Amino acid sequence: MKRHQFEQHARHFRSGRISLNQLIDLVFGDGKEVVVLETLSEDDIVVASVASEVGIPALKPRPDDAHKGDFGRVLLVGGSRGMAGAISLAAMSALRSGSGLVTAAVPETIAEVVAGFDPCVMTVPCRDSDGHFSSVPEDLKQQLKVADVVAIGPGMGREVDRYFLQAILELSQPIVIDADAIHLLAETHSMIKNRKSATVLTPHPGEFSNLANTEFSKRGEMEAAAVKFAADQGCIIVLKGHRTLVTDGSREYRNDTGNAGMATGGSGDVLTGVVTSLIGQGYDAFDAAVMAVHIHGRAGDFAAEKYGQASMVASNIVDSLAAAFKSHVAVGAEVRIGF
Ligand SMILES: NC(=O)C1=CN([C@@H]2O[C@H](COP(=O)(O)OP(=O)(O)OC[C@H]3O[C@@H](n4cnc5c(N)ncnc54)[C@H](O)[C@@H]3O)[C@@H](O)[C@H]2O)[C@@H](O)CC1
Ligand SMILES: Nc1ncnc2c1ncn2[C@@H]1O[C@H](COP(=O)(O)OP(=O)(O)O)[C@@H](O)[C@H]1O
Repeated sequence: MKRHQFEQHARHFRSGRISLNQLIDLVFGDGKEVVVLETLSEDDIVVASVASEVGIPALKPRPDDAHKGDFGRVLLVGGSRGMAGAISLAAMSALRSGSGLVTAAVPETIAEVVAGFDPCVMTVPCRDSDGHFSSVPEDLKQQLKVADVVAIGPGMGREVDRYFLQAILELSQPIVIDADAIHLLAETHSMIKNRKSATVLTPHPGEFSNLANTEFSKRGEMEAAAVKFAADQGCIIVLKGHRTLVTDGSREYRNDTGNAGMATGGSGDVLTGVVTSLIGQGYDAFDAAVMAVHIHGRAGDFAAEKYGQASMVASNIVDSLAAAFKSHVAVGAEVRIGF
C-alpha cells in the first residue's frame, strides 16, 4: 500500500469515518480475524493482533552488510529428459524467495537447457542414463556436503537408482521430498523416521495416496492420514490442493490463499522452490512450510489477477512471488499501526 493511501485511511479512522476493523481490513486485506489488544492513544498507535491458530511469521530483515552466503546454499536435485521445466521452476522460485545461492543438480542431458532458463541458477550436470539420473556422481557428492538444504524430486521421473534417493535421506541437513521422489519413497519403503534433521514432504493427493498405500474417498480422511503419517514418521507433510494442509503431526495449518488457476502443470514445483529456500534461510521447517504455502498461494492470486485463472501458468506464479513477498504480513503476530 502506498504511503499516501495509508495516511488517508488513517485520517478517516481518526475522524471516525471508518472503524478500526475497517481500517485493518483496508491495510491487511479482508477476512482476517482481528483482536484489538490495546489502543495507545486516539491519534497515535493502535496495537492489534491478527488471530490464527497457527501463526505465519514475518520475513526476517536482510542485514545491510549481508552477503549471498548468509541466505543459504540451496541444492535442488531433479529433472529428466522431457521434464527440464520442473526443476528449473523450482530453482527460479528459490532465487525469488530470497536464497543467496541456488544450484540445480540435473542429468547432464538437460543441464544446458536448465542453465538457459535463468542465468542466476547454477547447475551440476550429473552422469545420466537415457536422460535420467543413474548413480550418485562425485561432483554431486561434493555439492551435497556443502548445501544447507536439499530438495529432491521435481521432474525427476521414477527411472532412478534407489540408492540415489537413499543418499539424500542419509544427509544430515534438512531435506524436502517432492513429486517423483515421493513415489520412490513409497516404492522403496525407505526410512525417514530416524533422520536427524527436518524432513518435509510435499505430496499432492495422488502422491499421498501412493505413500499411504490407500485410496481415500474423502479429503478429510486423507488429511487425518496425513496428520498420523507425520506423527508416526517425525516429518512435516504439506498435503497440497485447494486449502493445502501443513502438519507435523501435532499442529495443523490450512491455507486460505491460492485459486483454481494454480491447477496448472508446474505450480507444485514452484512451491518446492519456495519452501526449500525458506528452510535454507534458517526458518524453522514447519514455519517455512506454512509461510511457503501462504506466500505461494498469494503469488497465485496475484498471477490470477493479472492473467486470469484460465490463462495463468506456473511461470507467472514465479514472477508474482515478488509481489507476494513484498506484501507479506505476519499472521498471528502483534501488528502495530502507527500514524
Ligand atoms: N514442466 C514440467 O517439466 C513439469 C513437470 N512435472 C513433473 O511431472 C512429474 C509427474 O508429476 P504428476 O503430478 O503429473 O504425476 P503423478 O503420477 O505423480 O500424479 C498424477 C495423478 O495424481 C493425482 N492427483 C494429482 N493432483 C491431484 C489432486 N489435487 N486431487 C486428486 N488427485 C490428484 C491424479 O490422479 C493424477 O492423475 C513430476 O516429476 C513433476 O515434477 C509436472 O510438475 C508438470 C510440469
Ligand atoms: N484449486 C486450487 N486452489 C488452490 N491451490 C491450488 C488449486 N489447485 C492447485 N493448487 C496448488 O497448486 C499446486 C499444484 O501442485 P502439484 O499438484 O504438485 O502440481 P505440479 O506437479 O504440476 O507441479 C499446489 O501447491 C496446490 O495447492
